[in-house]
Amino acid sequence: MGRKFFVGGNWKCNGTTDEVKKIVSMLNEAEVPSEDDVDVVVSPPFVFLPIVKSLLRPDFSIAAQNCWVRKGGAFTGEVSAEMLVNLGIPWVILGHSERRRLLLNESKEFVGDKVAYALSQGLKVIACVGETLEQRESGSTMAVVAAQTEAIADRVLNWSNIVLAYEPVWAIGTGKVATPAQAQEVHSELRKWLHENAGAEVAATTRIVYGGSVNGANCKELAAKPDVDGFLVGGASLKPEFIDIIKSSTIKKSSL
Ligand SMILES: O=C(CO)COP(=O)(O)O
Repeated sequence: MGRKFFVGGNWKCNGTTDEVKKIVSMLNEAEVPSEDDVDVVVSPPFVFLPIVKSLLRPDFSIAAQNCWVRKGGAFTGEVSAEMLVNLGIPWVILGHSERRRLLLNESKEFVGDKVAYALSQGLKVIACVGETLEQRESGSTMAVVAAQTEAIADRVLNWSNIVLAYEPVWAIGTGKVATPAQAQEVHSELRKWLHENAGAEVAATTRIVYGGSVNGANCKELAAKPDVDGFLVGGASLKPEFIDIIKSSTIKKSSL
């Protein structure tokens, strides 16, 4: 059986209540392929999770953008995995490069701990990996993404609730998308890494999605690549073209 296409919309730190309602209406009115063929998961900021949950169509799902590394308690400003479960939020994005680097210096070990804890609480995880431009130019792309993936693999045995998101840092929010060949190369290397380090079954079934300046115009060519199992979309997930990105899942079906 093929891997089900996955399209995540990471809204990052954007939106007002009115804007969020408008995006949800746009999503609710859209005609998209059936949930048997594509998982659609939108990720609003924490404060909008309840309203999005109450308004969003039932065939789309919701992710938080982060959660605390362990059980909640005296950690001002954090939100725990237990709280997300309590709210009925099934997914969480962990290890996004904006948190690894720009904001909080989250280390790969810390991200690995978060992934393991969130899974243990019953959440599904979109785990992000990716290299900086400097790392790509020095030829260490694979070493970097393998080390980030290893920090997860060291702590997790069951990969069935993980989607791996390859997001090259240089492509995020820059308009500089990886070419389909560049994305395919890293995805296929990651799958090989999973094969060698987590087993054939994990490699064959784990979805590896691409993120970084995906839009309505470039999604089809990327989706056509055999190891690109979907997308994690930032800026374009706030716009109507997100629907076109969801529809790019049909390319996969026709190429099966
Ligand atoms: O970071 C991303 C998704 O998590 C990608 O962001 P952009 O699509 O805005 O480049």
